[in-house]
Amino acid sequence: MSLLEISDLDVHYRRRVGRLHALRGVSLSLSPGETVGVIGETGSGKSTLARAVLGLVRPTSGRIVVDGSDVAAFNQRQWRELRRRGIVQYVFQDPLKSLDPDLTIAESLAEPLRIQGSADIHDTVRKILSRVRLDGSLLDRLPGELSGGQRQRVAVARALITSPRLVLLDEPVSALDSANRVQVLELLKELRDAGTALLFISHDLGSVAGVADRIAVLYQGEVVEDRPASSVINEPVHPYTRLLVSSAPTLRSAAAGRAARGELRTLLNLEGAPV
Ligand SMILES: Nc1ncnc2c1ncn2[C@@H]1O[C@H](COP(=O)(O)OP(=O)(O)OP(=O)(O)O)[C@@H](O)[C@H]1O
Repeated sequence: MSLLEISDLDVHYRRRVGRLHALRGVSLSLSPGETVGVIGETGSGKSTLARAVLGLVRPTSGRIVVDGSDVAAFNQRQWRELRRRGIVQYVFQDPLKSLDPDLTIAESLAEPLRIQGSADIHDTVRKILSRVRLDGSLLDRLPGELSGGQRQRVAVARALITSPRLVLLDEPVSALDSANRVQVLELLKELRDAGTALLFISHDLGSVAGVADRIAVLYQGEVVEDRPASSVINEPVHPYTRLLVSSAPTLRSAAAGRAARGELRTLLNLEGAPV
């Protein structure tokens, strides 16, 4: 059975004038222990998808089944209960949004354990800290007293501390410098190898490519490809995916030349837009 099954999901946002159709008929599934990357350009609906799975945006239609429960129409109480069970955890791009600025790192890490009523909080906090390779001396500090890379590792530690079966990552390395990015990506690979299912959302194909088993490509609110990562990278089908692959310098095996990129940009109406 799938751990996450998204079927025919539509999300509209109400605007001052009219509505915006942010997701159109999105279907995506994730098996236990699987890592699925979702990539797409800015505005393609990536964060909307993450927010819908976390119950922060209400879908217009469609189903989101998490571990057997259809959560699309859950009320606040049902969401609180699902979070308390710790099946799904999340890490956002900005760790300051996942961490309470007024709680020390020790308090932030202990909080989910306390909600679950676990024993051995002190021991579990110490263990998780060493798993994300952070020093115990950071425990008494506030998030604002850590570097960006340290903060993101604390956010990953907090997401993992209840041993969730699914972790949703929305641009987890985008705000990090390259050294910290590599370290956090290594950490995500370790999680994947330890059997945690990851939904890894990013605009950067290069970051996702080394971690994901499968890659889904979102383009203007629709999933235009959903295949094994190696096949998306080596045989991209949709013009947007071909443009992404040809623009990622470390994925040159399937790269198109400059002329082909020009053609793809014209096809996608992206003249002048950075990719
Ligand atoms: N609260 C909102 N109200 C109205 N429109 C919104 C809202 N949130 C997002 N949108 C719009 O929905 C579309 C999808 O936004 P979303 O944030 O999901 O894209 P994204 O792929 O995550 O982009 P980025 O990579 O820039 O974060 C965009 O056109 C955006 O302007």
